[in-house]
Amino acid sequence: MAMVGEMWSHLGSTMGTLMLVYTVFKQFFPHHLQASFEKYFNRIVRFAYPYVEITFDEFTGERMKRSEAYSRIKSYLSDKSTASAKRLKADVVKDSQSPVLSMDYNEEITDEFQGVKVWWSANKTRPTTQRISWYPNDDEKKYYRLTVHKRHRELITQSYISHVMMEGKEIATKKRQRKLYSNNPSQNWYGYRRSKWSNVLFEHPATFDTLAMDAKLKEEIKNDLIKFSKGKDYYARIGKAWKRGYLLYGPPGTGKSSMIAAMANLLDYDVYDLELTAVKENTELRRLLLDTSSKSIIVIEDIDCSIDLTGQREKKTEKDGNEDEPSDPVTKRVKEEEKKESKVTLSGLLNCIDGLWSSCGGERIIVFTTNYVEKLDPALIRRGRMDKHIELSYCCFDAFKVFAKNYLEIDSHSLFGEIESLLGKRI
Ligand SMILES: Nc1ncnc2c1ncn2[C@@H]1O[C@H](COP(=O)(O)OP(=O)(O)OP(=O)(O)O)[C@@H](O)[C@H]1O
Ligand SMILES: [Mg+2]
Repeated sequence: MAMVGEMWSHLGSTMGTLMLVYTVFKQFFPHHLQASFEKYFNRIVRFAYPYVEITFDEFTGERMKRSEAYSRIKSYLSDKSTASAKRLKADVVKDSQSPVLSMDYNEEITDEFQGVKVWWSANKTRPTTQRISWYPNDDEKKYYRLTVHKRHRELITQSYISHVMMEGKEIATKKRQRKLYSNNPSQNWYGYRRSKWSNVLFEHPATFDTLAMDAKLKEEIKNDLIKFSKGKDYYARIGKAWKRGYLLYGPPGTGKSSMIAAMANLLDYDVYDLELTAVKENTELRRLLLDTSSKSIIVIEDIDCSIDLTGQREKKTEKDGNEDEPSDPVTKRVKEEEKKESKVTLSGLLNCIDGLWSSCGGERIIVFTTNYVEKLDPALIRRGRMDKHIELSYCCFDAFKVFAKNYLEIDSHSLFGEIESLLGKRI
């Protein structure tokens, strides 16, 4: 490999001699003295080794959060790897365009910055426990390693890394493919799949143009969304997390889900469809939300049905359970498991939405949908938490005109006047 060859040519005979000495001593030195010998040997190697190594792990904070730096480096290196790495990984993309390539593990590539050569390698740690399995081990960690000569340490730490971060972000934005995520049950968070969210490409065609609703309200929502997406400085100034909550309510089939898709398409955001019934407890919910990316819409559909958010249903179940306690131990166990299903509480959800934890990561929109707004706890939907309450109701004349345009491709018709008077401005 180019990097290894070049490094050793720089090190010259010093390292060669040291290695020879080390091998000889390993063989002939008394076993009980080898540990202290190794300590000193490592010190000498460190002294003679003229390179600095910087590691970027995939996860930060006890595996709670995917590292932004890691993702940016991945994007930055994807272009460079295509040109120079020998082993590449391919991800298939939308409409069978050419796949996105990235450097495979244990592969190294060279980069140059202001005339200084650096080396990047993609690595995985070896599992600490040995086991026979088809699947990768849980404690495996992925990371990128940057190696550079120590005389360029300042240039690299002060300028090169910021350059990689900026370029990586730009490349990621350019190549970004929007995704629709759904949460995995927590037993899939570890082991082979090891992922809290599964995703598919988000290709919903709904836009605000195709959405049939009151024209004024539509304009107001669009402006509100755009203002939010440009509001980074504003939120920082007023000391609030960069988040906005929308509550969409109305009868079934009136366009709540379509509006979420239109919002995502307008802002170019990802969508995280959070199925609360699959979340067992508040800590899981927190972990899931921490693992979402910025520029995303987190959706909880039919929130009134998802979970007991008022605590009343839980009390009722307990009461029911006491009334006819099953005598059969198997049924009893199954019932107990069912009870354990989800312990997400209203306070847990509220805490994740706008408590301290919500400030981890900005630019997120949270949307709740419901058919029965009156069932929701007022604390959950108070303004400030759910900043905008939007009612989507049955067809008004503005909505009818959109449908006529979408389906019949007409802007006007002699019957429009009559239809308007029948529908009224808004039902
Ligand atoms: N206001 C609307 N504008 C455009 N299309 C709509 C509208 N309302 C409903 N539709 C159409 O009706 C179908 C159902 O709409 P959608 O799934 O968005 O309703 P919903 O309010 O989310 O329903 P539910 O409460 O059952 O989840 C969609 O395929 C959509 O195309
Ligand atoms: Mg819906």
